[in-house]
Amino acid sequence: MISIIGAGSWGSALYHAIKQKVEGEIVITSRRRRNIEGFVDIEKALESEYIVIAIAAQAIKNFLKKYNLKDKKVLVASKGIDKDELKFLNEIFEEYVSINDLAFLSGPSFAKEVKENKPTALVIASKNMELAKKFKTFFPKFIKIYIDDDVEGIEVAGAYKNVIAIAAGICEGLNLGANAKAALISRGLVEIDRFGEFFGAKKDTFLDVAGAGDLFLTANSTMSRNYRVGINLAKGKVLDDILNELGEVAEGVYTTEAIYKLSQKNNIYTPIATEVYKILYTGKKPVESLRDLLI
Ligand SMILES: NC(=O)C1=CN([C@@H]2O[C@H](COP(=O)(O)OP(=O)(O)OC[C@H]3O[C@@H](n4cnc5c(N)ncnc54)[C@H](OP(=O)(O)O)[C@@H]3O)[C@@H](O)[C@H]2O)C=CC1
Ligand SMILES: O=C(CO)COP(=O)(O)O
Repeated sequence: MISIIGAGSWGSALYHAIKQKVEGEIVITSRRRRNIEGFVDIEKALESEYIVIAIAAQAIKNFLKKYNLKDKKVLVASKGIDKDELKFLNEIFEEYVSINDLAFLSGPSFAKEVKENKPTALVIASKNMELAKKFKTFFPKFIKIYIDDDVEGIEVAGAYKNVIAIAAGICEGLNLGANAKAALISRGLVEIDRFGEFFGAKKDTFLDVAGAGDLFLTANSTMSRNYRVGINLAKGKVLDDILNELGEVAEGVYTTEAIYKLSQKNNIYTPIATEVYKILYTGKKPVESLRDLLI
């Protein structure tokens, strides 16, 4: 049995994908009961040897405190950095699960397109190559899986691109043009690389699907929730209203705070994340931030 934990957009898309490939029982669970195929309660889900985590990043620490995943093989599909602990998700998981039992899924993948079986490329990173290869077997043909050992790089890439997507959405919402957006996205990639290097990530990771790939996807499409947050901020909407209307998680909002604090603490130059932080948390006007970044 394989269990997906988190029955939101991404968890249900992963259920849809894995169900097509794996013959045994696949189940899905969530905090709130949902009337969907394969839904079971959390206790039943925790009977599986293989667990896929697709819940909001900020909820993961409390989830791990409450439920015992020790001795499970865990694939983490969430993207974010814990804003209170200032820890990457691999660091949080390593406190509860053996490093050899952990793998991380990332890459350009809108849930909607995965649910339509559209071609998608993803990366599974783990310090245990055998485990990464095992998780790779769960995925159907339309999802091409690359195996990697750069867990730190995958974590930074998946989390940081959401922050740059908010900035790119602001650029779009302010109608600053395609030139400006290309500048933001490419300088965003440089910023992600600089931040990642500090935490031991490999440069190559940021040039590949989980880095540039996910950044180009998310920072240039209204299918992205983070990009839409940016568009709405540019229109002058209040953050709480934007998030309520969205009804789904926009991880970049919380990851921005984590990156801002980590870069202050470690003296890392992160100009785009810093401006997004000022817009989200100090009330700086988006138009002033974009002017400070672009001119
Ligand atoms: N959607 C996408 O295209 C992709 C999303 N991701 C990542 O996957 C993760 C989940 O995103 P997604 O499914 O899209 O978001 P949704 O908003 O659709 O779902 C959020 C999920 O997190 C759970 N959750 C939220 N808060 C808590 C909490 N306090 N305690 C326990 N569970 C909680 C929700 O549970 P409940 O349903 O019970 O409320 C739900 O299962 C995010 O990190 C996102 O970045 C990664 C790749 C693609
Ligand atoms: O991570 C994603 C695509 O790879 C989803 O992006 P959003 O959370 O911005 O919708």
